[in-house]
Amino acid sequence: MPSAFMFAKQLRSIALAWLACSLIFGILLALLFIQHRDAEQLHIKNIAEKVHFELNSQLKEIDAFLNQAQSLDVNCPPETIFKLRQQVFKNPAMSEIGIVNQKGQLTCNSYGQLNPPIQKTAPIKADGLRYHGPIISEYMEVSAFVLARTRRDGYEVNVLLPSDWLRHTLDLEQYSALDFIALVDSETGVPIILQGGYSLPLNMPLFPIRSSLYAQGQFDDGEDKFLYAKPIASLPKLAIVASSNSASIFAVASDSLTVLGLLYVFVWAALSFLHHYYELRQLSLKSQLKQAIAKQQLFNVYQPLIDARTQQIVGVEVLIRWQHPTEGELGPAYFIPEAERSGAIIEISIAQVNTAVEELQPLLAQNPDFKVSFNVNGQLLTCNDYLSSLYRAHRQINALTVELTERDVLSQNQVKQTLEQLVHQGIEVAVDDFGTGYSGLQYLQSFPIDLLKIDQSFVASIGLDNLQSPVLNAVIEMANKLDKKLIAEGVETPHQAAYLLSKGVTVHQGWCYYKALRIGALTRIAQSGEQLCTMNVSAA
Ligand SMILES: Nc1nc2c(ncn2[C@@H]2O[C@@H]3COP(=O)(O)O[C@H]4[C@@H](O)[C@H](n5cnc6c(=O)[nH]c(N)nc65)O[C@@H]4COP(=O)(O)O[C@H]3[C@H]2O)c(=O)[nH]1
Repeated sequence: MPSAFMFAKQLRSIALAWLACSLIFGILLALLFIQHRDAEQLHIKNIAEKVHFELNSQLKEIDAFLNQAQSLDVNCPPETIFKLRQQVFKNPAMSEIGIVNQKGQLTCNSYGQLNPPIQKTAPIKADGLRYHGPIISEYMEVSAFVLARTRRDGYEVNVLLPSDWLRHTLDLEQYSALDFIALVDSETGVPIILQGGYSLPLNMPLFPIRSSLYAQGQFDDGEDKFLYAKPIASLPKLAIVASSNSASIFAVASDSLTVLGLLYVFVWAALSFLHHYYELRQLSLKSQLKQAIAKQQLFNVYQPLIDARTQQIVGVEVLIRWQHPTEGELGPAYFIPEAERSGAIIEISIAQVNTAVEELQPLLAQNPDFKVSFNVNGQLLTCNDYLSSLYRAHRQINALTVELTERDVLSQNQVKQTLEQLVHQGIEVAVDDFGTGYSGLQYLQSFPIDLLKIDQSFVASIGLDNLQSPVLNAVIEMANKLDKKLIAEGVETPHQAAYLLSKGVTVHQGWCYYKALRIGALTRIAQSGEQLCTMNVSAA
């Protein structure tokens, strides 16, 4: 094979392996990013849920007190002041508790009765917990939020929550890895407590937030972000909003990316090594085969062809074996493909023909019509040296046959001419493994073919109910119509032998009779006339 062609072939297989490798890793990478994106989004959601849980439990406690405050004496007797103080003492979130009358006057708080009262806005006539703020508490002089409920009698009881306490409790600073996390007004989106740079999705109105929601896309700071928002269950007027930008997904994945990159290099190196190893193995088989030829480790075996009517050996198919120095006896499947690829098949086949002539001499002398069949292919039929060896052999072997498959028959135009020459010289042409090719059958009429060897698979179908069984009868019928001789290959049972004989196929080859034999065994058997495949023709 020319080296430029070999190089191009290698390059193509390397490119294909690289493409396959890249495709697999591309898919893995995409999966990794999807997994990281989902993990990152879950992470943001979990943080927001945690903050929500902490704030909600505090607010629930305050709301429980405000609900109980329905029964407080609003005239601010000492018992009321005591209860308010007790509550402030118990709950550090509450810095002050106040009672506002229907006119909006703060008349009483946890510090005592206010005289004169301080004017505030009149209580809203609405159910439920509400908040407003931040305000500056007149007593504490600190920024605070007001949580309030209006009682059935129109009085409002409220609690002051210092902004610092809220900030400290929520401790949003610990989530500085997020783009931002904020406690916001659910209606307006105005942040009340914020950690990070607050930004909102473009073209995606979020507010008012009524239930938990996700948003993804471009934000007003120009970044691509993911956002999760959830209103506080006990005070839906407030919501927790958390967000991270997509760059963090890459940051999270960088470790895995390194691992994946290393894996890619490793797999690629392994593929290259395997490729290299395969090439080396091919090379070594090639050089081993060269040595085998030089050291004459290749030898012929002969599988008898039997006339099933007389049980006589009427000829042989010549097959090849390799007596490998370490592997033992090897069949043709192990080395014939490589011999064909490297061109060594020509040298091997010429030696095979010469050896067969020499070894079969005694049998040919006893029976000049003894058939001898060689396997050939398109390559051999275009080689003059091989053809010359066949013509030389034909001087000793009257009934010489070449077997080639349908594929080889049709491989090159030149083959047809060569076959015509062979037939002209009196050499018989057989189609091997007949029936397994996919070409049409017209070539049987246009090519000089004398003999069809029915493939083993059809013989094996005898007596079985499978797709190939009807084909056998069709093949036999067609061969008779076209006036072609038939040999059945792979006859393994007396039943198959009897059936074939009943269909008029008289020449058999197969393990029911003999396996391929070394020359010594063949000569012995040919003389003793052993019968192995005992038939009962009526069984057919
Ligand atoms: N299961 C089963 N198998 C049976 C039976 N009877 C015969 N066989 C096997 O079937 C194959 C028949 O040879 P093929 O069809 O020409 O097929 C041959 C032929 O295409 C190729 N080959 C063998 N020797 C040579 C050679 O010297 N030169 C070339 N070019 N090819 C060869 O290798 C193929 C395989 O040869 P082998 O391994 O020797 O295998 C042989 C033979 O051992 C049977 O009853 N049952």
